[in-house]
Amino acid sequence: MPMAIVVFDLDGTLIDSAPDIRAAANKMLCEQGIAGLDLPTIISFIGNGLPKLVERVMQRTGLDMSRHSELTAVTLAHYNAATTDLTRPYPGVVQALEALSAAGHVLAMCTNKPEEPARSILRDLRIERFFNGVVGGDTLAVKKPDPEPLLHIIRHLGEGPALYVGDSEVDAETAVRAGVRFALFTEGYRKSPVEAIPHQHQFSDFTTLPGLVERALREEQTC
Ligand SMILES: O=C(O)COP(=O)(O)O
Ligand SMILES: [Mg+2]
Repeated sequence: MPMAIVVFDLDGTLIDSAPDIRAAANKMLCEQGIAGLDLPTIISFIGNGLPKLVERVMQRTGLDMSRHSELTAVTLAHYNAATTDLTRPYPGVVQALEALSAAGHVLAMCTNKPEEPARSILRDLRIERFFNGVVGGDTLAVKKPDPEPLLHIIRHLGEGPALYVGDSEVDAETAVRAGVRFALFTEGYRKSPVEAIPHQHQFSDFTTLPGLVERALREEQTC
């Protein structure tokens, strides 16, 4: 069986990070004298990176958009100060990463979260050792759904069939535009029904991911 390059999204895929993202956004709002937003609203704003999330929060709460850069920096500072107070890996994630690594697959990350908090979360949750590369939303000049961050990390890791594992419409579009096969984790922060999101594979339980990767590799060989 050949080895695969398995690239993971972060928010809503490996980790349930929305509660800490919400806490950071709500601290910023509180400082502006504005009531905080609820978790479903914040989840609906996740996917296109932190600057976009702050833009959506500001639009929803009527803040002056000329302050976007300032309030993005404020929110990021709050977030960097507490990235894993409430954030945990989804059940089975650590075991799946262990099994995939042990099988010889090369693992990496392509997230729209800024690179610094993405790396500190991997360290705090003690899963950094599994990742051979991390591309964040601010690593390159472009972010997902532009295909370049995903193609960049795959090029960096060398040859081999590649699979992108993510939870969102943005991830699916990125994979389509990059020409990379996509496995959709259905329990993250997607906004549309599973059928409306282009994917080659889907799963709801991380304990099934190592088997899914083996099947995906076999399919790739026969096509
Ligand atoms: O930061 C975001 O908006 C989304 O992050 P993700 O790409 O890891 O899902
Ligand atoms: Mg995601």
